Amino acid sequence: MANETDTERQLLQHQIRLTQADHTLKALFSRDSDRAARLTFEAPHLTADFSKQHIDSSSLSVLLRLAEEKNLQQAISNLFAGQQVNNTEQRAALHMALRGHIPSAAPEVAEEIKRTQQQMADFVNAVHNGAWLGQDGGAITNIVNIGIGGSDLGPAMVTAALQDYLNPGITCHFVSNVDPAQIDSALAGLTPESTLFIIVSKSFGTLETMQNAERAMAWFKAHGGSKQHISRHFVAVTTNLPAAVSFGISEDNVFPMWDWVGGRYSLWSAAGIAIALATSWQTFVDLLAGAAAMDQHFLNQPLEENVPVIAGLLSVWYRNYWQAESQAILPYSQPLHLLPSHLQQLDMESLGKQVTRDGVSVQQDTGAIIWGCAGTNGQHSFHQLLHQGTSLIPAEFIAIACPASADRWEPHQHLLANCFAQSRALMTGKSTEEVEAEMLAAGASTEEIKRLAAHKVVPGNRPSTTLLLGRLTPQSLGSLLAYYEAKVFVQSAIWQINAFDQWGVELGKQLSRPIASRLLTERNSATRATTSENSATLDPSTEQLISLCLKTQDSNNTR
Ligand SMILES: O=P(O)(O)OC[C@H]1O[C@](O)(CO)[C@@H](O)[C@@H]1O
Repeated sequence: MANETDTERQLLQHQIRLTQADHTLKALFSRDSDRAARLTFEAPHLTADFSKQHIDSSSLSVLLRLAEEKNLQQAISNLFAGQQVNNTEQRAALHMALRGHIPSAAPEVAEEIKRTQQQMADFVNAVHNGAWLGQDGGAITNIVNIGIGGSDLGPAMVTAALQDYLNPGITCHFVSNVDPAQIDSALAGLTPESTLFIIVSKSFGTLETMQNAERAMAWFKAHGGSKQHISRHFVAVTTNLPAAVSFGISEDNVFPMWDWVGGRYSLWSAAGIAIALATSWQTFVDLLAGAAAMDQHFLNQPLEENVPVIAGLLSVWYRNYWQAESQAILPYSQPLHLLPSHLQQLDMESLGKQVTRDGVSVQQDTGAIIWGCAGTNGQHSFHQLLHQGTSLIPAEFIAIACPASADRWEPHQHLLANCFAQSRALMTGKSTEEVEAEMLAAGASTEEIKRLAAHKVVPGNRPSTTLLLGRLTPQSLGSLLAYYEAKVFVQSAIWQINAFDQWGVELGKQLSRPIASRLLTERNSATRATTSENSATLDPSTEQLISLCLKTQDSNNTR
């Protein structure tokens, strides 16, 4: 690292020390009987066990010194005070205001939030109690949420996670992909009279969402939905009221969003209305309350006991000092199976940056690749690489202590056992001696031991955090999600990057336009030849792909 500070140099040396034989995770545990308790911290609704991480008694203090050098505490205060932390777009990031923390720099948002939440509550209650009915006077039974990125991932993930809180009269579908296969299969079996579409788009200009909204509207009309009843079946969530109205949504059916809520932080706003419709208004309120409790912890807890701060610093520790390129998120909870996808956007769109807030090249690596899936499924696929692959991949396990109901107790114990066994296996591994002794005891021949022992050795000493929630409730889920938002912010503050913009996604959108226009306009070989002559801007590979697709479509009669 160029121009490193004393603290950064110390961290480099410290890392070298921790890679030595007497500093393995097993060795650290054997020397410190109090390690598990000492490195376990409480936050609202969750307990974080960092004891299986590559840290010793001095690591946290050096990491906290780094936090001090990078003014982390000040960055947190600025965020909560409502300062323009999103400097490239000249905006504050006020998603915490939606859960009750009104920033001193923007007291006016309190009133807007109150008004919008009242509008949301009235609407959700009306749909649930039958005051809002479909065109034939029957109840709304199906909700189709059309949105992408933050206008889909968060609401879809929370709705799946709160499966024990669902309103039995309503089924919620989420449509995001511009591939019509998704919306067509969501609409199969639905009827316009009982279906409500929510078009969620902060910009109301996102290609995928606009395409799907138009397809939904066409489906509605083609299947007996009447024009004068569109207002009972289409609502929107957006900052762009004129665009929603010109699409055909009644002004009264538009829920506001604001520039100060980033897409990936928007499930707490009206963008999350599908969550409340799928469950209840109270459930949504409880989700906000859980997040608010974590916000207070993040804002007020001293850094050395602050769970998202420690977690964020550990992510920096692995990314910059252990060269870990990725981090696995492993929820041992089927309802949380969409959490890794939500966190991919939250973390990678926020931290995938190559310049600092001032536009200068960063001096160290930034965001890691986030991936994972619900346990125990991952154990039967990619955990092999976690255990015996050649990369160091810090893992974050999420366990829920209590099953949703007593009749799930026995399988739930197996779920927990597998979760705890995985973090233990990653840490302890299995040495050559242990493998040989085990094989011998099982009656293996010397030749067999010689042939197989090396394959069975598991190196161990691989780090993980375990987050333990008492129950999966709206409150604990809210707290967990706010923990991840805060953890991302901590990393952005250390790397001095902007966690709230996403300029990198624009190029792909820009480049797809001329390609789409070619694919849409070259309807026959004759026009194709003419347009191709004017297509000097495309590279030969793209050119070839376009022409191969069009030819294949011609020969398959799919144009
Ligand atoms: O809500 P919108 O404006 O349709 O944007 C959807 C998503 O697109 C992105 O801008 C990225 O393309 C995300 O940040 C956002 O969540």
